Parts: sequence; structure tokens; C-alpha cells
Amino acid sequence: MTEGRMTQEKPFELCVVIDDDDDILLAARLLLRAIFGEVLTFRDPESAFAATAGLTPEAFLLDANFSRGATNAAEGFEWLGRFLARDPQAVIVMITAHAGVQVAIEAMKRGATDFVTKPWSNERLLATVRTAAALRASRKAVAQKDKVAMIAAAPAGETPLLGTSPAMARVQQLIDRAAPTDANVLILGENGTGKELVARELHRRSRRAERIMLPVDLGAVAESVIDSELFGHVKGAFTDARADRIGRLQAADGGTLFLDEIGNLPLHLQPKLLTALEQRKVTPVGANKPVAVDIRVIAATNLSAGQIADEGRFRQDLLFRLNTVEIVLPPLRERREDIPALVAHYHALYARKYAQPVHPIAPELMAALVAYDWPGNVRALRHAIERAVILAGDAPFGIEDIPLRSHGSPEPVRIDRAAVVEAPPPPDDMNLERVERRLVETALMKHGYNISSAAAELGLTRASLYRRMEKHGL
Ligand SMILES: Nc1ncnc2c1ncn2[C@@H]1O[C@H](COP(=O)(O)OP(=O)(O)OP(=O)(O)O)[C@@H](O)[C@H]1O
Repeated sequence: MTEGRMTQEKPFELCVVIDDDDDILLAARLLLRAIFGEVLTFRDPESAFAATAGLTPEAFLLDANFSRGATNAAEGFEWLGRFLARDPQAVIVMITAHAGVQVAIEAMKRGATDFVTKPWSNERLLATVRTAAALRASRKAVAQKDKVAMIAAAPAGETPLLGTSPAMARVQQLIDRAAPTDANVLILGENGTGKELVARELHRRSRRAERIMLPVDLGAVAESVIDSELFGHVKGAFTDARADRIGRLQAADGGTLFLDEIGNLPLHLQPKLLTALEQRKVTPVGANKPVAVDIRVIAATNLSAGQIADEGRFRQDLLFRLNTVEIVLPPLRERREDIPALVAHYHALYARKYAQPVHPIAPELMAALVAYDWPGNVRALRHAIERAVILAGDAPFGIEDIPLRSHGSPEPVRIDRAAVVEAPPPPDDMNLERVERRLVETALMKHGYNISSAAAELGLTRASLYRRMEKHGL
């Protein structure tokens, strides 16, 4: 078992990777440490199973084949079943080098969340695992729903949808009414107003709550891959299509598909989405037969009602399909009465997180926070409070800890949280470390970052060179 230590704040805590190929394990670990505090890697499923008892990783990456020459994924399926029997909420992404569509479909039928094929594209692997980990968070929320006595619970460790202003009361009422129906919902609001929180709430209170809620951020997917990301593709459909791939619409079957930043859906793909939603069928890129899907769609955008109603930008027939119910989240400056509760909530949350006392907030400071326009809305407020808690330490925070600008969002200040929160101890022998780093660096440069040649020159295996590169951050 190899361990990656948590050195700075990451969106997720723990990922477990199981593959019999050391190079794959190291490559996955290097990549996934960008979003996980800790990545545990195992060469065989048995030891992974034993070592992860009692842990709740946000994602597992599980190889489909372990025995030499095996290609039928039988072992992978067996372990998939065992992990899911132990924790039915586990989120497992299958890794396979032999990703016929049958293996992928079978894996997903047996409860895998998604699959990736070797060799993988780093971008695709990160997107897949990130989505899987987000799913685990939403599953945790569902499991806890009866325990959380709040206006509206959010994913575990996350935030409830706060706000009692008339505007937020109206939002809550719309959520109450729309959630149990299968109606598509369009959420409008500036960045940081809580659109994703509302989408999660709609799913959590829907009859699909026990099923998947699959988010797709159309603002984050490169335009060239949106088509295959949404609808999937068959092997050979285009140059990079080395295997069949299930699209997000199909992967969300039975559950809710959250199309975030729908305003970024290119015009030429809008009719295709409309047809899929109308006919409840998806045709993967390069395929000639459509596949039936049963999804509820929640979409969100930061475009205004006027912008999204612009035919040159967004097809109105698709808009009408998406906005059966429309929920508008007003900017925070239009519901200032919600600010004190939000400040109090995040103050308590971050004081707990950074082990600081919760001092009362001076009335003048609260008045300034309420008077501020918060162009970045609740997200900016949340960050501002987190930062103030860190800067003030165990003293009460003051206005100097929350610089409010007359224009734009509060001034961003770079805080090296790793240094503030958990500075790693210095290595025992700096000299040796430095020499090793220099040697590794020199060999890499000499061989143009060709890992095999650099490793050969240093007398190391590829795996141990990767380990040293990782250690020295090269
Ligand atoms: N009503 C609310 N109560 C508590 N926290 C909130 C509320 N609205 C937003 N937040 C917090 O603000 C942050 C941004 O929320 P969210 O991601 O849902 O916004 P968004 O509108 O989807 O943003 P974007 O358009 O930039 O994706 C999150 O950390 C969320 O928890």
C-alpha cells in the first residue's frame, strides 16, 4: 500500500486505486492528488479490500483484470460485487484496457458508476473521477437525509440552503412544489448564488433521490468533446475514439442529470439535446441505433432571463423543454436580510474547521457586511469568512480581515493554507535530499523527460523514478 499525504486543501479526501500495474498506480496517484487529499494504491484487490474496511473513500478505481492474460473482467466484476456488498453507497470506476461496450455496460449494470479505458487521457480520467466523487458526496447526503434537521440538507459536510428572505422563501416553495414531480427545472442566477445547491436539493427531495444525480459542467468541458461527453460514442467514431463510451445522458439513466452552465451548450448541439429529451432516446456519436433513457433534467445558467431568451444564443424550443419550472436565485445584494445568517453559519463552520473560538461579530462589522454588494454572491461571502477566520486566528475578526472593495469582489489574498494549517516537518537530511533531487532532475533533463531512459541511467526502475519525481515535486 502506498500513501499520498494530505498537504493542502483538496475538494475530496480519499481515493483508492487498485491495479496490478505499478506504472498505472503511480500515474493515477500523481494525477489524482490534484483533487484528493489522499490516494491509496494497491496491486491486488484482496489487500485493498482488507485495508479499506471501515474507510469511506469518495471513489475507487478498480482494474477489471488481474490474472495474466485475462480479458473477460470476471475478477474485476467479482471484486466490484464484494466492495458494493460491503458498502452499497461505494462509488467504483472500473479501469479496463479491453473496454468493449459490453464490459462497460455490464460493469455499470453491476453497480459501477463509470469506467475509464487504458491508456487514459488525464483530462478525461480527472473529469470521470471528479464526477464519481461528487456522486459519493450526494449519496452520503441522501443517506443522512432523515438525520439532518435543517431547512434543507446538502451533501454530507456541505451546506444547507440558508435564507429566510421573501426571495428565498419563494425559492424554497418552488423547490417543495417541483421536487417530487418529474418536471425539468431551469435555475437562473448569477455566479455563486447557490444554483448547484438548489439542484441538489431538488434531487434530494425527488422520487429519484436514491438514484444517481449526475452533474455535467458544460462550462468546464472542452467544446470539441461535449458531444461525446453527453451522448457517448462508438469505437472508431473519430480519431480518438479507441473504445465505446457511454455518454452522461445514458449514465444518468433512472436518475437526475444536472446540466450546469447550459448557456455554454454550442448552438449546433442544441437540437440534438432537444431530440434526446423529446424522444427519451440517445444516439451515441457514430452509432446508428438510439438507446432509451429515463432522466430528469435540471439545468442552470448564469445568463439572465433576457440573455437565454435570445434566439441567436439559445434555441427557444430547447429552452421550453428545459424550463417547465423556472427558479430564479436573486443576487445576494437583493436579499441582504439573509447575510447575517450566512455569516453566522460560515463563521461557525470555519471556526470549527480551523479549531478557533467563535467570538461574537461586532455590530458595526455585521452592518458593513450587510451593506456590501457582494458581486461574487454567497461563494465570495463564504471565502471571505474563511479567510477572516484564518487571518484572525484566535482573536475576533475585524473589518481589516475582510477588505470590502467598492468595486469587484473582496480583494483576493493568497494564503498558503498548507503552511498555515499543517506545515510539514523539514526532512531529516536536507543535503541528501538536495543531491538526490539534483541527480533526478539532471537525468530527466538529459533524457528529455523520457522516463525509461532517465531511469536506466540512474539505475532505477520506472516506478521508483516516478516515486522520486513525486517526492521532489518534479
Ligand atoms: N443559500 C445558501 N445557503 C448557504 N450556502 C450557500 C447558499 N447559496 C450558495 N451557497 C454557497 O455558496 C457557494 C456557491 O454555491 P453554488 O455552487 O451552488 O453556486 P452556483 O450558483 O451554482 O455558482 P456558479 O454559477 O458559479 O457555478 C457554495 O459553497 C454554496 O455552499
